[in-house]
Amino acid sequence: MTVLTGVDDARLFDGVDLHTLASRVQTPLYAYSSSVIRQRTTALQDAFAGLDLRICYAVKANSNLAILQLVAQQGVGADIVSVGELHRSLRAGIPAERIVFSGVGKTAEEIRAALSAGIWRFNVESADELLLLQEVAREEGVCARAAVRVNPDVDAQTHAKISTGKAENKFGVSIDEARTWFVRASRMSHVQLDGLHAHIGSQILNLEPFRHALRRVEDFRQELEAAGHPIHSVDIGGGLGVRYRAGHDRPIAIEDYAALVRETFAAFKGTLVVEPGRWLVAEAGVLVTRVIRVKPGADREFLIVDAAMNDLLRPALYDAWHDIVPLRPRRESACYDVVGPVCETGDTFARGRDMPRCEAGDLLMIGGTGAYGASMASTYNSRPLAAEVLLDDGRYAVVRRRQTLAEMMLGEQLPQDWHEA
Ligand SMILES: Cc1ncc(COP(=O)(O)O)c(C=O)c1O
Ligand SMILES: N[C@@H](CCCC[NH3+])C(=O)O
Repeated sequence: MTVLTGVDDARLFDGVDLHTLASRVQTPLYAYSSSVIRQRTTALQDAFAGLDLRICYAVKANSNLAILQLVAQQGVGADIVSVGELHRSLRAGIPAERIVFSGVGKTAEEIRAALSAGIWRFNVESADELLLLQEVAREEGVCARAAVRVNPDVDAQTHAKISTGKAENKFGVSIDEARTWFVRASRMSHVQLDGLHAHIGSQILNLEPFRHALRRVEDFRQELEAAGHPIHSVDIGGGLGVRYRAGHDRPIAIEDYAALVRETFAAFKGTLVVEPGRWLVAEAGVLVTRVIRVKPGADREFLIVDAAMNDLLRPALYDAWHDIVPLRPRRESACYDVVGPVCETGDTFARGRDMPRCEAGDLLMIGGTGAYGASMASTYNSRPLAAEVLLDDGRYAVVRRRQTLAEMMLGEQLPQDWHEA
């Protein structure tokens, strides 16, 4: 099956002319295609048809309320990692009973908020958190449903900074430790520990790490059931990679991933959960930016654009590749370092990139930026957050207007009341 991607047509994106859009909404701006997100969600649902499967979208990938509403309309739930994501999800209409809560640093306040909202389950990542969950649930007079996040000690073969399933990573607990929890939890009055969870990393382009990790989880599940601990849900996390570089990256076909899951969990009768983030939204987004000027350097030319690392951090943080396509490409080509205006050498979207020659005022789109783009943005260098626009078959709606300077400084104040401490 062909999945839609964002960068196949340099001008029309979900039927919207990006030139027209950029003349109406100030650049830099993020544009998201509703059609791509809907199509990806349906593709995932189709691939798993017939299974008892819940899709819990990883809110961190793109937490704009409009994106959350869009996935909610397709019956998708949420994987959250903070009370902020809980509030966003509920506000966008994701029912609490479709929300799972992951993360190594949940506080008592966050657990309380999630319990009172009535979320479906907690993916617990340490023994200390398990005890805290029992304590807070007891105070609240409710029973918390929980899964243990196991760390299967598998190399996801992805960037070291986004690998989460090796023993040295902070996430989850070893299977040996998890085994002891089931004995302990059977004596807990306010926690029902009946699930397993694993998430081994992100932007995974090879099925083998999934094969190993899922096998370990399923073997463990069978062992637990044999020992008298029923397991009602197995959450296999997210991590499916996408195509950032046309003609280069080869993402796992969704059908192959689904076939692996079916085969591995053929004996499991409970609910499976997946937590895709990037796969649903990355290729549904582009960052539209305007060339400010072309600057000759000692041994290269710099294409200075109006987006920067504060808008899109991935290249600076992970040396990530994103395709960069001029909206009206010229015939001659050139080689550029594509950089933003921020005062850091790391504020570089591409180094030595061969692309059509550009001039000041040209518009470019940076592809694959629907995930971990706006959601990781900051106001570094006092640059207001970029606008976000949702597209749908020739129409557009601004779903986050560009931050004003006043909004950027909101909450700050000059010292008036000094307190002794
Ligand atoms: C627990 C958990 N689930 C799901 C995801 C989503 O990952 P991805 O965007 O790679 O699908 C993440 C982020 O890596 C995560 O930490
Ligand atoms: N933020 C990362 C991925 C980490 C996913 C969250 N665990 C990225 O931009 O690729």
